[in-house]
Amino acid sequence: REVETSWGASGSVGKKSHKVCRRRGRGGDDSRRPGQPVPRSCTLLSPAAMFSTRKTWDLGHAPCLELWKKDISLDASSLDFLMSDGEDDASFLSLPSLSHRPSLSAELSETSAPSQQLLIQRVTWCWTAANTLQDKVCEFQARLRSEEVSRHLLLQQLQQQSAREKTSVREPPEERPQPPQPPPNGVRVLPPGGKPSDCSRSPEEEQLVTRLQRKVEELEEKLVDQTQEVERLRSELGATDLEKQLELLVVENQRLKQELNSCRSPHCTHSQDAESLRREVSRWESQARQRERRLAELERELLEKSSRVESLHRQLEESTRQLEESTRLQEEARTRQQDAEQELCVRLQECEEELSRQAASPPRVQVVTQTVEVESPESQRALLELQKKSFGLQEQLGLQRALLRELETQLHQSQRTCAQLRTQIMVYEGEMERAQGQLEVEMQNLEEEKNRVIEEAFVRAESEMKAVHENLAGVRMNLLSLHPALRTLTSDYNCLKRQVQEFPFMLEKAISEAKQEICQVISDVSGTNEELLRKYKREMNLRKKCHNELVRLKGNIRVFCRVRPVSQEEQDSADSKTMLSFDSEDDAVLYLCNKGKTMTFDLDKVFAPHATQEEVFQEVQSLVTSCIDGFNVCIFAYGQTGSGKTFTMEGVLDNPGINQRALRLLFSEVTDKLDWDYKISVSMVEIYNEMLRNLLGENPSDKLDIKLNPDGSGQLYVPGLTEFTVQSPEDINRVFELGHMNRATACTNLNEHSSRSHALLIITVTGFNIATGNRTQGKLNLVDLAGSERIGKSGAEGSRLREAQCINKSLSALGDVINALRGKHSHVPFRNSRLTYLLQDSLNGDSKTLMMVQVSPLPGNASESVCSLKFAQRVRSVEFSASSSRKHENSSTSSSPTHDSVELDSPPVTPVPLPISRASSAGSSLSFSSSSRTPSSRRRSQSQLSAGRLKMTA
Ligand SMILES: Nc1ncnc2c1ncn2[C@@H]1O[C@H](COP(=O)(O)OP(=O)(O)OP(=O)(O)O)[C@@H](O)[C@H]1O
Repeated sequence: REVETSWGASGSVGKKSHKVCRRRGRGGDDSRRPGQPVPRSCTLLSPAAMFSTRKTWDLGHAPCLELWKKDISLDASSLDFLMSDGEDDASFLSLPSLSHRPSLSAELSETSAPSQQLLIQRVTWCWTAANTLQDKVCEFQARLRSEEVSRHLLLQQLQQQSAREKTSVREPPEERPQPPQPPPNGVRVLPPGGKPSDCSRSPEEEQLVTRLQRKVEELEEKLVDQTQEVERLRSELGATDLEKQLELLVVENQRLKQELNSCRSPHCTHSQDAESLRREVSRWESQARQRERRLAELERELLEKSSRVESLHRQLEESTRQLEESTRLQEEARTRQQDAEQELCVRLQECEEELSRQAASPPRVQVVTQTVEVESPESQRALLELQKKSFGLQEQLGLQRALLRELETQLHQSQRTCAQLRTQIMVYEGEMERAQGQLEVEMQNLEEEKNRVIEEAFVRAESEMKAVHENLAGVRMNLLSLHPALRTLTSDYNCLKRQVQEFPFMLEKAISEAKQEICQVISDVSGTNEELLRKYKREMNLRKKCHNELVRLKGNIRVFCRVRPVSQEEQDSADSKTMLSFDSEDDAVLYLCNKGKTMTFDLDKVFAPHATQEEVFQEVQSLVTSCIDGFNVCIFAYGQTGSGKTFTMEGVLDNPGINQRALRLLFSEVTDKLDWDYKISVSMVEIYNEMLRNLLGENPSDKLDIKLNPDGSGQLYVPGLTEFTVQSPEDINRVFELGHMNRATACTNLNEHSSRSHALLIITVTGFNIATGNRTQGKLNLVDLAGSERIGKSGAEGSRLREAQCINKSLSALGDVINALRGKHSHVPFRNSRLTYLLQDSLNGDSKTLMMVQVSPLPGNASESVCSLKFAQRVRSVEFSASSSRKHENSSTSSSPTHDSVELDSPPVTPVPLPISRASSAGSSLSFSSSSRTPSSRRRSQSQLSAGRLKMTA
């Protein structure tokens, strides 16, 4: 009830009331003694009472709600007040109950911007938190009260028991005085004098009483301890939770304030609307002020005009007064004049009468005069006097007449002036009337205008007010319609909040599941990958093995022969009949008919004249691609001048040869391999008269040198040699264009020069396997050798002879190297020429070599063709000498011409057969047997291959 009273009294602070109750309760605990009547305070409220109090809180007391409404519906500053730090507890704990929240929200929504809905949500949340807090506090208090009540009952029982015991140990109660009733607080009250009243008790009684008192004291101490313990527990539990809740609420309060500030910020749309409305109102106010000023001016003008009219009136009155004065003066003058006239008239009359009298008496006068004249001088004097008098009177009359005329003139003037003044007055009056009329009209106009303006302003203000009201109504409608949405949103928010709260666990669960799945998949994939990688490696090794085996079966050095077609000019000449024929069943046999003698040459492949560049390349491309696998490959075209070496290697513009095709093939091959990272670099070198020229360099006439790599790898390198990295097919075209151009600028006659120099295209393929980390490096040397015609036949001299000697030297050095390699000599004379020195790493060890022998089909070139073919066959025979015999048996050239024998057939200047002869003399291995390869030779080659694989690195 006290709580309710406090609600009713202040309408605020449920918590305050609660605090008061608690404080009182505590005070009661402190001051109360056991046995004292329970004071009527909150401390004694039973749990049921506390719950009923809480119920009152939950329902929300009307004053509190009103206060809330009042506070909320004012403005943002009210919200500030609500959320200010000073009254946090009270503000939050006095929030309305949940049952009032919708109306609160609605009001708040009406009075505040829709953007403050979030604020409402926050407030609602705070309210919920406050309710929870209240619940906890109430529960705790109820518990506390119940404990206190039970304790109090216990004390009462103890006191009653003690009293009963005391009563029982005394003498008959009726004989003894009534013992003092124990005070309600359980403390014994001493009788006056400070001595115990039961001094006559027996020692047993005294002991019993003392014991009981001690017991009571012990119980009191226990009670105090328990009370303290309860206080401590309450402060620890309740207060701590309360503080935590309060901290949370303070934080929430801060956040709400920030949101409110953000709502108040100039970026808020409602603030902008309000600002625009304020501007509109101020504009109208300024207009109204202007109108008022205008009205004041008009009134001032009216006053001025009125004052002017008044002054005119005054002037008129003055004029009237003057006129009256002048009239009066005139009247007076007239009167005076009339008087003077009358007097004059009288005098005149008198004079006339006198005169007439005198005239009437002329005879007498005459008589008198005569008499005077005649009669006496007195009469004459009298006459003279009379005459003087008459003159005087006449003068006076003349004066009077002049005065009269003057007065008449004045009178006329006065009358004129008066008439003028009257006229002027009339004019003034007319003017005044006109001015007054104008003034009235103007005043009327102004009044009308004022009324009109006021009316207009009023109408406009009304319409604007109406519009504002409509807007307001619309906003209210919106707010009303938004209210359910707000509720939905709130519920959504709560739902989402719950989801968000649950989200981390769900997420964690999902992540762990996903992790497990991913781990599973990764392990599966890695297993599959490993399996695939293993298979891939196995397949790659198998492919390489097969490829190698294929190449090995074909021979590490292979010899192809290409017969060029007869040109148009040669067809026209008499000597156009071909001396070469082919075996339709064996494309590795070539027949040469010379001087009636047919020679058979066994080679690895013979290309007839009609063979296309594409077909030729088909046969060599396996060699080219083995370069990608890290093998060194050398393809060189050998033959006499004009036999088609350049055509085969370089080709023509629209029909490229091996060089371009090989480079393009390598490029496309390495581009297709996804798990490998390849780099293709290209160099072009020309060897002319044992001099090395850099065909891709800036200055191709510079001479290069071949040196041993200083890194100790034993590799050779050419310092200053330009290397182009090919990254696109366009780069390939550019490389060939540049090489061709440099070769053309280095000599005056390209064709002439080209037949006298060796052209080398050096392609280096470096690979890195991303998956396995393996690295490979292969080199492809594509060599267009100089022509091998005999000097004697060509009749070379001087520089030509030197060129021919250089060519012979290099070609014979090439033969020597091949011979030594196949004979497994301890020393291979690579350094005997620049050509072999440069090709060292491509002719060595496990390298693969293809010799393309170019021959002319014309009988005129028979001896050069025979020489070339014999050289080719011996080279091939060297390779297969250990295991092949078939070809040897079939060959009609089993005792095929050596260099010497060729020399027998042809002039002794044939350049090449030297190595062959040395090869022949090298030992038994150099037989010309060409049997098919035996398994043993294949095994040997295989082991040789595995042992000699150079570039593969783990
Ligand atoms: N297979 C072929 N098909 C068509 N024409 C060819 C063929 N082989 C060679 N020729 C033509 O024969 C001529 C001589 O060829 P090429 O210049 O290639 O000979 P070469 O051996 O390189 O001469 P040199 O040693 O002087 O450089 C060229 O005009 C070339 O076009």
